[in-house]
Parts: sequence; structure tokens; C-alpha cells
Amino acid sequence: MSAPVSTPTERGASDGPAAVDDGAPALHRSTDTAMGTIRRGLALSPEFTRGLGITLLFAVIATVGKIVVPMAVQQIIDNGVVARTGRPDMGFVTTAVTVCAVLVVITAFCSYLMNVRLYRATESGLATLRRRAFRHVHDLSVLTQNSERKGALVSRVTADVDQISTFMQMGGIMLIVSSGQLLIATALMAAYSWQLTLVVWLCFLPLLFGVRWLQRLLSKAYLKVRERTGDMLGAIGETVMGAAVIRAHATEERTGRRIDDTVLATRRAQVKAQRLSMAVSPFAELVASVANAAVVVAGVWLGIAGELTPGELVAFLFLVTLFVSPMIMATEIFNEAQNAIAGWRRVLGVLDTVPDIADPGRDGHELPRGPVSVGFEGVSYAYPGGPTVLSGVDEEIRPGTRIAVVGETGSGKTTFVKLLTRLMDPSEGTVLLDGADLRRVAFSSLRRRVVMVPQEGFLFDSSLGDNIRFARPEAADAELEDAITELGLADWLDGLAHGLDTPVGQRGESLSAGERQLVALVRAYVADPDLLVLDEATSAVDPATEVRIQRALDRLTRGRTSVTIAHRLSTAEAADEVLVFDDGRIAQRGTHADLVRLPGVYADLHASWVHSSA
Ligand SMILES: Nc1ncnc2c1ncn2[C@@H]1O[C@H](COP(=O)(O)OP(=O)(O)OP(=O)(O)O)[C@@H](O)[C@H]1O
Repeated sequence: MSAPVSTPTERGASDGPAAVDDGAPALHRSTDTAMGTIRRGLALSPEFTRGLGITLLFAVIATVGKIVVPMAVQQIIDNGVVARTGRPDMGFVTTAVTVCAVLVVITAFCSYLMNVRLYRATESGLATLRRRAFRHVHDLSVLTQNSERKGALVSRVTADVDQISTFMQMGGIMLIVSSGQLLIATALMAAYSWQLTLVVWLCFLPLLFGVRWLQRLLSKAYLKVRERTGDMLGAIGETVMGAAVIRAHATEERTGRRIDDTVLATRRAQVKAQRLSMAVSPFAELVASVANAAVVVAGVWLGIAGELTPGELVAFLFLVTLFVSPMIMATEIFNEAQNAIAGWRRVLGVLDTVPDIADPGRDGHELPRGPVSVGFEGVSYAYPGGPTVLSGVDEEIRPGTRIAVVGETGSGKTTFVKLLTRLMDPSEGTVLLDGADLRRVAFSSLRRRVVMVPQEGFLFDSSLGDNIRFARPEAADAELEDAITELGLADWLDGLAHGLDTPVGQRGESLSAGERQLVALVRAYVADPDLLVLDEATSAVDPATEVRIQRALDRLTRGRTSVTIAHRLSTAEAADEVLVFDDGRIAQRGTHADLVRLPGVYADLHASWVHSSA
């Protein structure tokens, strides 16, 4: 693919541990505690709390409205059905019912408005969180991304965010309503009878303590669920991507067993968490039944003592229901909240991973246009936690030179070009472009000047034209056609029934391997870089395509500085100079003609090339 060096962040071995800087406002960084996680989550998506005051006002009205019915019942029983005159007062009953009906309608409307506002706020907040998380994943270095399976990474920004969404939309709304309902019910119950209120609270206290204890267990259990889900999605994603290899090696059964293991592990984690959470609701219902029974007994006793009217006792029983439902609801929300906090933690975990290759941004150096010179000064590199794989590289590449990089497998060629394109920073030493330390060059400038064409260019499921203009979306069809002609590929384009509109399929699978290489080369040509870094494809193509590729490569590299990891003898022969890698060092440098005559690594390589093509 000729994508510009736009993933310029790769974790160098010298980097310290990940700290936090996601460009977000200064945040409370702790996610150790549930509150810390919620605070950070809310600060990252301010939409969650925007306009919360008005939403709360509707919530208060909607909640206060709930006490209208119990109060009306009490009034109707005590002052309507049993009026002071001794006869039912139908006028009072009618007025009370009418007022009650109006208030219930207002309450329902406020409840609707509250819901709409909360949904809107949570959806906006989640959209921000998703966008932030996806962008951040793109800012992370290839090395950091590779340390986690792609599926697991995707799960962090999809499934985990969805989990937060479930809580924010269902639980969040209920939490506000339930807390208000609990407070109001308590206040009104106390107004009717403080003794009965005490009875109710005494019944519920064990539940509160029990829930706090369960919170810790549930928190761990749900974090495990989220981790297992990530593993499962990662494993499934990987096997879907690698389906062809799995089939080719007939490892369906073994792969299936691996997937089964992750599915079973997820199931086990879910069952464990659910078993814990299921204990909460029956316990709450038991407590509620005990509270109701205790209120009836104590209420009748208080009534006999003349401290409670029948209407007040009936109203109190209504209020106990009003009290119990948020209590039970709160325990359920609590489960959702644990799950959501676990999800939030994992999303924040992604955001807390520092892009380890920093863009100097506006303060960065702008490279002037024209063929680039490249310098390596005392460059060494070790992958994180690994041995040194490149050491003491001191090289100068003059502007406009075509360099072929050759060497045994594992000798450090790819590492060399990754450092050159700043996919990683050296552990020691400096890489220079036009004399400027690569670390000081602005990404925008680097992306314009330097383009890397990997072995297997990634094609997007779009048309041929769209894939070619990937780096320059504004390029018109005529420009693309000119580029194709200039690279000597007009006959290839003419042979395609739909020309630039040819659909390439997912990952370019509707094209042949050779054609995908051609697309990658034209894409790089259209991007018009000054330094081209190529990893020559190793896949065999038919002779006609091979000729086209060679012709295109020759024209593409003309007048530019180019560094090509060469897997073919012809590429090394055509280069101005050859860099020969051996065990992480540059063992030889020179023209093909000179090197081939000297005994050494290159002569051996050449011999094996000649032998294999004989
Ligand atoms: N991401 C990585 N993490 C750890 N070690 C790595 C990583 N990539 C490469 N290496 C190691 O670095 C060494 C050099 O690898 P490199 O890919 O640069 O070799 P190469 O010459 O390009 O090989 P090939 O021709 O097979 O592509 C090898 O020993 C390899 O195992």
C-alpha cells in the first residue's frame, strides 16, 4: 500500500511506560475507584452532563408527581369518604380526583421530556467517546496496536462503549428517578408516621450493607466479563481474517476448539457475574415483603393507639411500594453500573495509552521539496523487551539515489525502513532527512514527502480510482489516467472493462496479486513523494504483469530518492547502490557490479538468487 507514513507512531524500545496524554482536558486520571472512573468518563464526554439541570428539574417534577396518588387516596378516604359531616362528600372526591388526574398528566409529560433529554445527552456523550477512542487507536503506534489483537481493540471501543450506553440510557435515567423517589417517599412517609418510617428503614439497612459488599465482588466479576468478551471477539476476528490459511492447513477443528475455549471462558465469567447479581434482587424482594408485613402490623397497632388514621395507613402502604420499587431498581441498576464501569475502565485504558511517537506539530520542521538525502548516525534498535536487532548503522544516502536493501531473512531490513519512515524511533542514534532529525519533522511534512509501499498494499472495498487517489482524494480521473499512462500501464487500464470504476472488492480480492501491486505503485505515484520506501512484493506474478511492475517501478523511482527492500536480483542490479544487511549490521555497500565480484554476503546471496532462478 502506498499510504503515506501516516501511522507514524510506533513504540520504541527506549520509551518509558505509558503515561497519559490524550489531548483531553486535565482530568482526574484515577480509574482505580468506581467514582474515579465515572468522573473521568464524564469529563471525557461533557455531553453527558450538559443541560443536566433542566433534565433534573423534569425528573423532580416527574418524581414528586408520584406522591400525588397516595396523598389523594389519603385525602379521599379521610376527608371525602369519611367527611366531618359523617356522610361522603362527593364534591370533595370529584375535585380531588380531577386535580389528581391533571397532575398525573403533567407528571407523565415531564417524565417523557426527561427521558428524551437523557437519551439525547447520553447518545451525544457516547458518540464523543467512540470518536475519541477510535481516533486514539489510530494514533497508537503499529507496535502498540499489535500488542493487542485487533478484535480485542475493536471490542474496547464498540462492545465496551455499548455497555456504558446500556447503563447510561436505562440505568442513568432510573438512577435519577429512583433516588428522587426514595427521598420523597421517605419524606412523606415521615410526615405520616416517623415510627413506621423507622420500621421501613430498619428493614432495608441490611440490604444497603449487603449491596456495598457485593459491589466489590461484582466489580471484579464484570471486569473479567469484559476482558473475556474482548478475548473472544479478538479470537473470532483473527480466525475470520485468517480463514483461508485455516482451511489451507485443515486446522478448522483446532481453530474451532480455540474459539470454543474463549466462548466458554466468556460464558463462565458471565454466569459467575450473573449468579452474584441474581442474589441481589431476591434478597431485596424478601426485605420488601418483610417491610410490608412489619408496616401492616405496626400500622394497625398505631391505628388502635389512635396515632394513625385509616387513610394515612393506606397512603403509607402505597408509599412503601413507592419506596420499595426504587430500592429494588437501585440494586438492578447497580449491576448495570458495575458492568458499565468495567467497560468505561477498558475504554479509558485505551485512551490512557500514550501515542509513543510524538508529532512535533506546528513547531516541527518542514522539509523542503525535492529529492531527499537520508542519514543514519550511530543508529541501533531493539524491540521492546527484545535484543538489539540493528546496531551501529552509520550511512548516508545521497538525494535521488536508488538504493536496494538486501540481506538474509531477519537481518534487519524491515527494521531499517521502519526507522527511516519513523514508524519507530531508534533506541540509540539519529535518523536524518535532509539533515533534519526525523523526530523534529512535522508529521504533515513527513507524510507529504515520504511514502512507504509495503509488500501487500491494503486496498479498500471501493473502486480502483478511489484506491489510487487515496492519498490525494481531490485528484481528478484525468490525473489518475495520466499517472497510469506515465507509469506505462495504460494497456492494463484499457484491459479493465470498467476502467477506474472497477470495484476492487474487500481488501482488493477482486484483483490479482500483481494488479494489487500495480494499484499500490500508481497510488504512490499520485501521492508524489520525494522519498519512496518500498518493500518489494515476493508473490509470484505472471510474466506480463512482472514486466509491467518493473516498468512502473522504474518510472516511479526515477528522479526520487528510493530505498527498496529487494527480493529479486533484477531490483538489486538496477539500483544505484546496494546495502547488504547481515545480522543487524550493514556488512557491505556498493554497486551490484562491484559487490558481486567480492567474496562476502552479497556474493553468496547472488549465488543463491541465480541458483533459484536457474
Ligand atoms: N515487532 C517485533 N517485535 C519483536 N521483534 C521483532 C519485531 N519485528 C521484527 N523483530 C525481530 O527483529 C529482527 C529483524 O527483523 P526484520 O523484520 O527487520 O528482518 P528482515 O531482514 O526484514 O526480515 P525479512 O526479510 O524476513 O522480512 C528479527 O530477529 C525479528 O525477529
